[in-house]
Amino acid sequence: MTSAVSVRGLRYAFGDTVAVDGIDLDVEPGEIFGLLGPNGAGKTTTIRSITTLLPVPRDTVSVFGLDVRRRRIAVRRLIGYVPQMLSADGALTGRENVSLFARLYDVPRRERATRVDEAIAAMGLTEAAGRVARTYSGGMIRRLELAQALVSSPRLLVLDEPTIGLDPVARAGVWERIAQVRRETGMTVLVTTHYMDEAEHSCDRVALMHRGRVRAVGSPAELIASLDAAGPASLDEVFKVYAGDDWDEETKGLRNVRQT
Ligand SMILES: Nc1ncnc2c1ncn2[C@@H]1O[C@H](COP(=O)(O)OP(=O)(O)OP(=O)(O)O)[C@@H](O)[C@H]1O
Repeated sequence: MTSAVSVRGLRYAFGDTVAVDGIDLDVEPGEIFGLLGPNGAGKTTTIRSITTLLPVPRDTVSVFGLDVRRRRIAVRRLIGYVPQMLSADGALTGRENVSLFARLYDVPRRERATRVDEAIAAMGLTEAAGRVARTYSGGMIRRLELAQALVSSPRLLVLDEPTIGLDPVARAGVWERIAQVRRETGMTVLVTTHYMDEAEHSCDRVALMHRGRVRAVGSPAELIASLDAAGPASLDEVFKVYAGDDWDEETKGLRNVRQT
């Protein structure tokens, strides 16, 4: 089966700063895959490479089998992307914001109204769709941005820190909607976050990034089991181990904690 995203030996530097230092990743079709790591780990740079926004060498990144360097436009057609910075226009209504994206993404005119309504409904914004976006809460704005990204019916939805700055109720609401869309459409979701608890509950598999490298990949349950902790552990503890001083860069293993 062709991977939804395949990354091989990706390295990316901004001048002397090596943001991504030779990573491999495979995201399977239909899964919610979390790219986790602290600030500066290289998550956004990885995401921007996958979404064709950074010039990466040929044969390092492909999306559904299409090389992102060679087939940039075709790859863009497969992707819905919600960047970290808020992007909804506060002076437009929710529906106008989503319609704008439908036109930008070239959704055929006769399908536009239906697709806009469906995307708005999928994000639970039908009642608020006629209000200008500046009256929305932070969680509603995030869901509006998701609706904007969904209106083109992407095969891969890429979300950079979708819950950052939201209160716990709004965060749960965003994850619920993401899970529902995946359930109903089988869409692949690639998401970055540094909230370990959210990833533990919402992602099928995660990659733990630290200083430009991927230190571990697996389901949250597998990674937690690999800790061999005496009591109940969490993904947060897994990350502290993999990103902490117990990591031995030479052996690519842990010094003090047994790995399975
Ligand atoms: N445009 C840029 N110019 C120079 N350095 C950059 C640029 N973008 C990122 N970097 C550097 O590359 C490294 C990785 O950054 P990146 O944004 O990919 O990390 P991140 O894991 O997404 O962090 P955050 O959670 O803060 O977004 C950091 O050291 C960052 O300062």
